[in-house]
Amino acid sequence: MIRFDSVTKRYPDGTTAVDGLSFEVGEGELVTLVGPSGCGKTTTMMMVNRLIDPTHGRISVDGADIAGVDPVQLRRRMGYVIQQTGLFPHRTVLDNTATVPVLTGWKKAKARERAAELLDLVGLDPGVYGSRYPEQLSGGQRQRVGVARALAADPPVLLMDEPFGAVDPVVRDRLQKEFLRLQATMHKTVLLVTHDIEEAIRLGDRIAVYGTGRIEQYDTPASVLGAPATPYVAEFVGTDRALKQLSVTTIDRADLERPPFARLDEPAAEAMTRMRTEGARWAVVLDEEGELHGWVGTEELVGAAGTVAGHARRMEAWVPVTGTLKDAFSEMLKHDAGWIAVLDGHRFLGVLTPTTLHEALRRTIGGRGERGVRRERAEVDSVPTQ
Ligand SMILES: Nc1ncnc2c1ncn2[C@@H]1O[C@H](COP(=O)(O)OP(=O)(O)OP(=O)(O)O)[C@@H](O)[C@H]1O
Repeated sequence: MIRFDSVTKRYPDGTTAVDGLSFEVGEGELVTLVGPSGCGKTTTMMMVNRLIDPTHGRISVDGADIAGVDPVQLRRRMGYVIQQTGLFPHRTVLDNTATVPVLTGWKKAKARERAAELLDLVGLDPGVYGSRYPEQLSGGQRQRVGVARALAADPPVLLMDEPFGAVDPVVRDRLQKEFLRLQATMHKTVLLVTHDIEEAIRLGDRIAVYGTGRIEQYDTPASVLGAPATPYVAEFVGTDRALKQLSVTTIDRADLERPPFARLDEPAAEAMTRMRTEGARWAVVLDEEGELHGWVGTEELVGAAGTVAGHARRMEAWVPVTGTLKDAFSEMLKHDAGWIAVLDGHRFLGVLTPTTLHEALRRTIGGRGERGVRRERAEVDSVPTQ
């Protein structure tokens, strides 16, 4: 979709901002460009919409060399979001958002209708915010308008330069989450510049880690963290890369343990005898469909009448199987639990324990550590608390 072939940019004063850059961004891919200040990220991005032209090399979009494309036409296919948002101060939020459709010849009413839809999409009620001016918005709201405006003409490409840079960490976290949710439905081809490795990891399908004027590593977040290509990249991603890895490693079904279980409709006395025979102090409670109902300890079942259903406790600590190891770990901490359940929809798949989490993490760091010996039963010494 976007391809750089040996691209060099030398400014008139002799500064080489990027030097022999070659990489490719696939259609629908979100690529983050990350690196320290002055390493050439913004220059790279501005060459894509021809705000800057390269000194040498070729950049193509959809196979066509952009040197031969009229910059105005080119920019209509590319939404552009910058940190300062670049909103027009004397235009309302609605008119700011409608800018590009109006420029491309849409009727004003239709463009405003589209703008209202987009404001809604980025979480701003057009009825409340549409008639305001940029200075009447918070920083986070302005950033949202910036994103809405960039999306207004539905361009296939989005160029984003520190789009969430000017807001506090809490707002940034929310904007990043919302943007990921949008991207999951939009599938735009996105180039996003950031100097924040956490943001690059969280948002990027792939990350380009810049040294000075060149890319040191171009790979998935998991590979950049798990196997940094150079000592520079290792230092840039930080000594806590193992922790960062948690947020990009998804749960592997093979890591799950199968703890003892009791059926919901099983007589309580029967379940207790069976659990005691197995040496279990607790069991997960499943219904006949294999869905998780909760958990029960042997103490609750001593002398208990009726079925297990009447004695099961709610399970608070669980994660979907689509979650990351970080999700699993933080749920475990939140509920002070020795293990957490992993569900596929409502279906119970197994549990993760600190031991299995640790094994999974070790395996992802530099490929060290083999999958641990599977145990039949979870080794746990505490259960989720309410
Ligand atoms: N117009 C210009 N003339 C001369 N040098 C420039 C010009 N614009 C940028 N540079 C230089 O080119 C290099 C790369 O700048 P660029 O803005 O691309 O870096 P960056 O990685 O985006 O930095 P930051 O994170 O600070 O925005 C820097 O050394 C910068 O000083």
